[in-house]
Amino acid sequence: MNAWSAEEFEARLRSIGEKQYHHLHPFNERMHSGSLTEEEFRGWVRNRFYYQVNLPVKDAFILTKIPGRDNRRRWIQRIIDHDGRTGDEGGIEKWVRLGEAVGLTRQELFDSDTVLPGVRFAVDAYVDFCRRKPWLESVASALTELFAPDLLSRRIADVSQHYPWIATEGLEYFRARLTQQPKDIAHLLELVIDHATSREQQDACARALEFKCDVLWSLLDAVQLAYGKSS
Ligand SMILES: O=C(O)c1cc(C(=O)O)c2c(n1)C(=O)C(=O)c1cc(C(=O)O)[nH]c1-2
Repeated sequence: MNAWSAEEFEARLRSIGEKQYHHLHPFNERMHSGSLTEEEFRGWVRNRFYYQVNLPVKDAFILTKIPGRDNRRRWIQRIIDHDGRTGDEGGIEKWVRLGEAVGLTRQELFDSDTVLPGVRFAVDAYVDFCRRKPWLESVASALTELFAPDLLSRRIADVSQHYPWIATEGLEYFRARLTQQPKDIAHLLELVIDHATSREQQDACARALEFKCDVLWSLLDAVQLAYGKSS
C-alpha cells in the first residue's frame, strides 16, 4: 500500500484525536459543566497523579532508544519538565500543589497502594508500551499531546468558573503546560512525520496513538466507576 503524504498522514492522526481523545469522555464533560462533586474532583486529581509521576519514567525509556544526540537533548527536557531540578520546580510538584488545593496531602498522592486498579493497569500499560516498542511507535504514543492545549485552556477557564473552592494557584500545572507543550508537539510531529515514511510505519504510529487514547479513556472510566455519580 502507498504511504500517505505528510499532509494526509497528519490529518489522519488529528482525526483520531477528534474521535477518541479523552476530552469526549463523560467524566471530562461533567468536569467542564461544573457537575463534579468535591470527592469526584479529588478522585480524579489523586489518580491522574499516578499518570503524572510515570510520564518521566516512560520518557526515560524512550530516551534510551531515540536516535541521535540532538533528539536526545530535546527529549531529555521532557523529563526535566516533570521531575524539575534544583531551583526549578517541575510538573510533579505543581501537581502536588493541585492535590493540596483540592484537599489531598502529599503523602496521599505518593501512596501508590491507593491508586485505583484500572488506573494502575492503564498507566503501567503505557509505560510498558514505551519500554517494549520501537522508538517511533513509543514517540507516536505521545501524540495525544497534539490535542491537549485546547483541552487545557478550556479546563483552566471552566474549573476556575465552576469550582471556586479550588485555589487558583492549584491550576498552575495547567498554565505551565500551555507554555511547555508547543515545543513538545513540534518535536513529536517532526519525529513522526519525518520518520514514518512507509505505510506500515504510518499505520503503526496511528495504532500507537489509538492505544494512548485508550489509556487516557480507561483512566477516566476507572475514576468514574469508583467516584462518579450514576448520572
Ligand atoms: O491534562 C491533560 O488532559 C493532559 C493530557 C496529556 C495527554 O494527552 O497525554 C498530557 C498532559 N495533560 C500533560 O500535562 C503532559 O505533560 C503530557 C505528556 C504526555 C505524554 O504522553 O508524553 N501526555 C501529556
